Amino acid sequence: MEASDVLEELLTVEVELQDVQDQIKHLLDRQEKLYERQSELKAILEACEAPSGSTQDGPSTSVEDWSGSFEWDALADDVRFNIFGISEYRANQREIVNAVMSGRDVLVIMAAGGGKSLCYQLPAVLRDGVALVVSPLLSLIQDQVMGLAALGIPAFMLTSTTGKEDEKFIYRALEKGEGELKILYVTPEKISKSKRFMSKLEKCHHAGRLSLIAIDEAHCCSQWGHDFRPDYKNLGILKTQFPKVPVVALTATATHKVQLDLMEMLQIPKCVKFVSTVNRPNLFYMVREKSSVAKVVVDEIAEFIRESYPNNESGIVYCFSRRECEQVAKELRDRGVSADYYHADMDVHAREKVHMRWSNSKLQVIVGTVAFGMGINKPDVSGRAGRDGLPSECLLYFRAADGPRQSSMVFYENSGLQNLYDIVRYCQSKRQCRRGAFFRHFAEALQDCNGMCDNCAFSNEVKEIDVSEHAKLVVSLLQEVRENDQRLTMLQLVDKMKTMQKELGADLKKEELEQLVLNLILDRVLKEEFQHTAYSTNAYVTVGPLARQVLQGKRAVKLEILSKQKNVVGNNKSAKRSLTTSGLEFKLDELRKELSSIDGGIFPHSVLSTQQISMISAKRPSSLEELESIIGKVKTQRYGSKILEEVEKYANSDPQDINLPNQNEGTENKASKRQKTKRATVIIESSSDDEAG
Ligand SMILES: Nc1ncnc2c1ncn2[C@@H]1O[C@H](COP(=O)(O)OP(=O)(O)OP(=O)(O)O)[C@@H](O)[C@H]1O
Ligand SMILES: [Mg+2]
Repeated sequence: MEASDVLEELLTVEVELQDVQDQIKHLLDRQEKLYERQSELKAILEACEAPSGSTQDGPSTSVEDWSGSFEWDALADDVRFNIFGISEYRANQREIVNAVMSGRDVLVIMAAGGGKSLCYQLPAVLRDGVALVVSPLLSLIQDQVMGLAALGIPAFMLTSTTGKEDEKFIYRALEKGEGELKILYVTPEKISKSKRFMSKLEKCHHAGRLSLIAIDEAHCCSQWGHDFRPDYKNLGILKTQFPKVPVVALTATATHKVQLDLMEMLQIPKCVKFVSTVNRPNLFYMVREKSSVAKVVVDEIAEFIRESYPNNESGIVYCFSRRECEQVAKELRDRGVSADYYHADMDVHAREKVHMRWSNSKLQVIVGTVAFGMGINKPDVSGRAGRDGLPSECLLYFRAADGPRQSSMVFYENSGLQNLYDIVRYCQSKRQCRRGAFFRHFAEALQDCNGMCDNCAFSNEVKEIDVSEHAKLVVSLLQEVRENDQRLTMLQLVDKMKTMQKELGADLKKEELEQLVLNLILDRVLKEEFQHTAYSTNAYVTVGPLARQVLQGKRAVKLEILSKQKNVVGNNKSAKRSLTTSGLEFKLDELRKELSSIDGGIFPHSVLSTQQISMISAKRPSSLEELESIIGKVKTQRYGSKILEEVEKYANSDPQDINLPNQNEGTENKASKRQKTKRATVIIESSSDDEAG
């Protein structure tokens, strides 16, 4: 054998070895994913076999029945209805209240707007003493405390904004049991940083007056969650210090891994776990392709808001960066939409002002970063849309070039890239049910979408084109770049491809090339690499573990291109409809705004919820007793006579006289229809280059 032959064979062997190693790595990754999925599926199976509220961990496997009767039933019903004004429990609420009342630690996983607050607020009112609630955000705490105050429940908060007088009152209440204090909200820093507070709490506990501890947004404990907060990590101390006080941890989003993690962090291994579905059937999900021209995007958003929400219905536009929030808010205003921005750079008062104007429906749209939303209770939208259970729309604007901007922000987080690539797949998909992606992510059994996403509501005509040759070109270009010790960002790569693809004779548009590169990253043919500079982190694209398969022609690469979108026959759930309100509902809406501004500027929805307005207008009560059977004692005492007056005035009026914002819809008997037609919206529009938060 000649040396040159040996060398040649050696090279081939090395290339093949590299290939095998890549495949092994791929298989190991796959194995790890399958293990993870296996454990998730086992957990689901367990949950399917045991009724909800079973003990999930620890030696005892006896199934407890939390829906039976308990000694506090009558009192609980009375407080729920007459103080909270809630006529029926939603799924799992009753069981959770019973478990907390029985003194158990409880973990509650319930979708946004599902009604987690009642699960600790009701036991807090029922049990003797003070309930401690830990919540991550000031705006959220303010919202909750105001809502409770409107119900006449003595709730206070101890945060950086609490004045000296209030602080004194709270400390006296904790230490000596003086004054009326039922629910105390604190931020997690109070627990981890304020020795003074902890010593007062200790005294409160010692006197037997600490009734329960609620940890809201509990996923913040876990590094695997999407919103880890370091101060939440220390909350385990609460269980160590007060082992007999029931802890109730609540969150809307927790994968199985996050659940296990937060049970460990909070030291509640034997908690009773209640998992409700992540499905929010009233939300309609859509993804739209985002133009590369910023002005066009804002034009589209403004048009969407004006057309779909002509009656000033509330909404949120989420943006990626703070600077962008300000820009988009301004540009929306220029286009006649009442909008303002909200982000973490603003001082507390400015933020509170915007939040209040929006909550009082004086402002239609908040343009915010993710700093806005979590848990804020504006029933018709907030946090995520449609908390009142009425139809709402969630629209996401996406273009492939957004990928690297996002990835350079999240790559250092646990599962950051994996989660990002999942959502990118969600955006890229032109045929798969959008809901299905949520069920898969949270390892939940699939449920019917009922045509409530764009891909289910419209039949997309998708053209599939073979771009294997383009893919080969991308891979060999990147190999060459790597051999020369250089790097390319996605945009640079796409620019180069634009000229190089001419030799293939098949011209892809810039957006299509971006989509191709992103797909190749998702499919591990390419991968992203990150490099820090003094000012930022840059994302580069380089060859990934499966690149060779593409080069060798073992892997065909296809690109899906949307050619036409049409309504599925017979399914027009998503068709444009406008708000319909019966005349009386409109009048009652006006009344609640008026009453709320008289009543110390509380929120209109704290006076009457939209659901209560619908019920009043359907039932037309004519006496205080009748009204009380709809909205409970407290609200009837406070506002009953005014409400009855309005109902009576309306009954005696000529329907023509009532001036509705939406003239052609302003007829009677729409109360029930309204349930189906009222919508609010959340729009997500991401791009730009500075950081979020
Ligand atoms: N049983 C019920 N019947 C009618 N309305 C309810 C019921 N329970 C709660 N609500 C209302 O639903 C809305 C959302 O409740 P809540 O703020 O507790 O949601 P959440 O589960 O904490 O959501 P998030 O995860 O966004 O914080 C509130 O307006 C609340 O008054
Ligand atoms: Mg909440």
